[in-house]
Amino acid sequence: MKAKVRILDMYSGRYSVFINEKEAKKAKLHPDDLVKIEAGKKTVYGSVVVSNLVKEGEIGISRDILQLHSFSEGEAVMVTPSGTPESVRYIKKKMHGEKLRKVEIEAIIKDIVDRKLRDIEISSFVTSLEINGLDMDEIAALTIAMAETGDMLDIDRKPIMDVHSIGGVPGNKTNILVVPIVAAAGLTIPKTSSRAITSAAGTADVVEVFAEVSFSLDEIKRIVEKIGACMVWGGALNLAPADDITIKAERALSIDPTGLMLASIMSKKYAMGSQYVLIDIPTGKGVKVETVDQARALSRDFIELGRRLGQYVEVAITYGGQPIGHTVGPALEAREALSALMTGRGPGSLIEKATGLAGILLEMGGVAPAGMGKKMAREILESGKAWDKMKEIIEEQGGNPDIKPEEIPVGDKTYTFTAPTSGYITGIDNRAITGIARAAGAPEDKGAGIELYVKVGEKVKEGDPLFTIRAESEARLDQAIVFARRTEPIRIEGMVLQRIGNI
Ligand SMILES: O=P(O)(O)OC[C@H]1O[C@H](OP(=O)(O)O)[C@H](O)[C@@H]1O
Ligand SMILES: Nc1ccnc(=O)[nH]1
Repeated sequence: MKAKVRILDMYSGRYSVFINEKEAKKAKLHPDDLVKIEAGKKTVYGSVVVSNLVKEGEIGISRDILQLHSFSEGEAVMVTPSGTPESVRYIKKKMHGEKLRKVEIEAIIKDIVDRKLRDIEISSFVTSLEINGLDMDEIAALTIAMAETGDMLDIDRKPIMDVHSIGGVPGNKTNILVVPIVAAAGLTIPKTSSRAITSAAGTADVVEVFAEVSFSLDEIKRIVEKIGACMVWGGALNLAPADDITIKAERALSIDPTGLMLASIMSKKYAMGSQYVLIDIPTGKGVKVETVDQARALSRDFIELGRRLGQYVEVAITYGGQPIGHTVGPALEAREALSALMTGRGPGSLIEKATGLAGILLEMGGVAPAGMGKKMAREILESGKAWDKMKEIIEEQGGNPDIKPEEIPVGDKTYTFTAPTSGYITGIDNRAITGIARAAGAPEDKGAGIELYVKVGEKVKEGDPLFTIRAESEARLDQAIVFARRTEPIRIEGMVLQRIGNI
């Protein structure tokens, strides 16, 4: 059918195409059917919404479509039903545990990016990867397909460094310190991050508290060529565009299938032209990788994938057995990261991890002699040079470089849990901490999260505060309190853990 475009002032989180009820009946179109919209050389796919918000002879399109495609009000288009894409068959193949060929993986990714596959099929793909996995040939094909369906950045500076965590550990604001330390040493580091996947705050969610994170590739090129660094959200760019779409399905299920995680991270690094990449694998109970053996196996996969992409990759296996630092949630983490950069001091876990990772990058980039990177990273942090660089990043990304960390607004609805007995902290449950912070509204409510007053090994007295939940609404606070009561986020025991009798 022929129709005129009406732009509807709404975002639906998908490509929605509104069709008048009578017209839908005539054309035999039903809600959620896939349709093709064509205008000259332009072709876009979307899902039908039957609605009398639009008149006969019109199709309404949501603003989501306009982010990547240009349509104008009143533009004449042709709308036709579109059948099930061939790639659905390949998704089923993976469901049955078969290996996918390169062309099949390319077809799936192209259809994800072209919106021919809808949320329902994409979540089946993600689930099939969680269950049946991918081998290295499939991962390499997936990575390249994800990168090549988007734009590539070409920065006129060498060498290009990068750092990326596989995530999973609560409170991981580490890379917000690592990037300015490395850039302050004169290296180039165009850092892209995703939003939260399984955690309560991804690095992009945290940086967004004090600076913009959505930029075009041209803007990023300008920023990085000027100051040597950026900290932006990968999903805002047309950079590995399938990544942000699959992440949506992962986030809903709180899963991050290993093969897809490798491709998600490395496709962004490949598209940014990174040559020296450091991957952080937090390892411990309740995170994505629980044992050092598993972390070693995953490290080999990252290094091999990097080799196939022409990148030099090193991996740091880091301690992920409890949260990093004392805060979880976007605004609280922003405060902690900025204050550590500003003063050169902060929680031991955060400073230790950040200077350790930055030190490896300084050595990889050839600006620190072998074995001296961490010391140099610490000096850069303590001398205030990292903070100066951070201020440049904030300024270039449209934030206020004179920001005072303690003035960043945080949720004012609070509840503090106290120690029910005296003893030692023998465990902090990562999953419970993330669950509480998410129940409190993180990452969407920036001020929601947790302030932790204790870490594993510390001694507490009955009645000492253990952690405070912060939320932006009473309803969310109540949900978080209920969640916290159902779990055991912090375990306290005496020094004798168990007595085994001799019987
Ligand atoms: O912890 P979850 O939410 O699973 O993983 C997502 C986080 O991990 C990565 O961290 P970074 O950007 O290297 O700091 C991503 O970019 C994102 O911030
Ligand atoms: N799956 C992912 C994990 C961490 N970071 C990413 O960008 N992607």
